[in-house]
Amino acid sequence: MTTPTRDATLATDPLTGREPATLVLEDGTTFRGQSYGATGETFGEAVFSTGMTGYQETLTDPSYHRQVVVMTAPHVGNTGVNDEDRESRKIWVSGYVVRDPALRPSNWRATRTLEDDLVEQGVVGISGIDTRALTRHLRERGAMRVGIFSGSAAAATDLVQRVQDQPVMAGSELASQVSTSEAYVIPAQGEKRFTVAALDLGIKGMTPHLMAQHGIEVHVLPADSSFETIRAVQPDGVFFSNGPGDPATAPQVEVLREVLAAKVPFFGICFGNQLLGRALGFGTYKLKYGHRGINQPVLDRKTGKVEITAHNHGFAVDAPRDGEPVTAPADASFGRVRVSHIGLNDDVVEGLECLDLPAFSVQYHPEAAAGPHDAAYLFDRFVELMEKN
Ligand SMILES: NC(=O)CC[C@H](N)C(=O)O
Repeated sequence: MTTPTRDATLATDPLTGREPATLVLEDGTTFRGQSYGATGETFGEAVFSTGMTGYQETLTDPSYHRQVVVMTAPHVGNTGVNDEDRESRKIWVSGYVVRDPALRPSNWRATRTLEDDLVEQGVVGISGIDTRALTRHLRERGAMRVGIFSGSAAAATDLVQRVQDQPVMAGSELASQVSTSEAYVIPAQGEKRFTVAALDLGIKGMTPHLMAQHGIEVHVLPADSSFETIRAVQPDGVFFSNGPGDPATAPQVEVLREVLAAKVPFFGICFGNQLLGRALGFGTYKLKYGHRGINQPVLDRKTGKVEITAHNHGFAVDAPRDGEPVTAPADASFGRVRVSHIGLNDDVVEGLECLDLPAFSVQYHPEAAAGPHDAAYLFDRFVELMEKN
């Protein structure tokens, strides 16, 4: 196997004083750049994000747990970091790959630099590599395991082997590692209209915030909550969040079947969409390199409208894509279901709608953090579903 080496700069960068760092893919491909963020070593699944903005929201999205994110945007860190645009309490990516970090961020909201946070939270990154070449490689070969090595860690001679020794994403159960350990409540803003039990599989902060704006009191529950725990909240609706890992390993599918059987209105986002798919009896599969970015076109079959949406998923639901209703393969008593939303870049299932139960879900991110707000109507649909019930 050839092991091309690109951007070979083994010396400390004279302008920034950064030490050399090495990125090694599991197929042996190696990129050399400079240390960015914490120094040391890290591993994960290499994935690329095409968002030109929103790095803070990306880094703090718990769905990126165990993934090393490659940014195709060439400049990263230009607007620094603030405390408002975080989606959770910390950075979740296991590594960060950028072309050209901002030397001096400039934004009135910034309280510190992005690299300050990466260093403080021990997130190992690499800069100065051709992130577009790396992205093309991942598009051709598919997402794969990667390691980043800097400082004394870069001196080891068995780097490829150490990357190949890491666990793969397929088959990984990770939601329990990022979920809250204690339940908590986000109060409704203004008049309280509904109570929702939201299962935290890696929830982003903007999601309960938007629900609260719709008059919903949100009870955020740990990922291992039982149907009895959910029912104890006396919810008008149940929500399953986004989250990391392979949906095929998620034990929450059984809980969701109980929710569906009880006919409680249900809304799921991303991982929540994959779990609705599995609860209804469809399979899920790993995409070659996934969708990550904030400009993905999706068709809503209900209205015929195309919306531009934020995505972060590596798996997808395997259901009939023509939009024709089929009986839920898992259980005929769940009635008919159809693919309600479809990705226009590659025809991937982006939403499901039950026709005989009050349940629907989308594979993308209507909470729009970061991303366009085209899909905000889905929170209104959830409210309508609870109103009708
Ligand atoms: N953002 C998410 O919820 C991601 C779901 C799942 N872990 C995937 O990669 O497809």
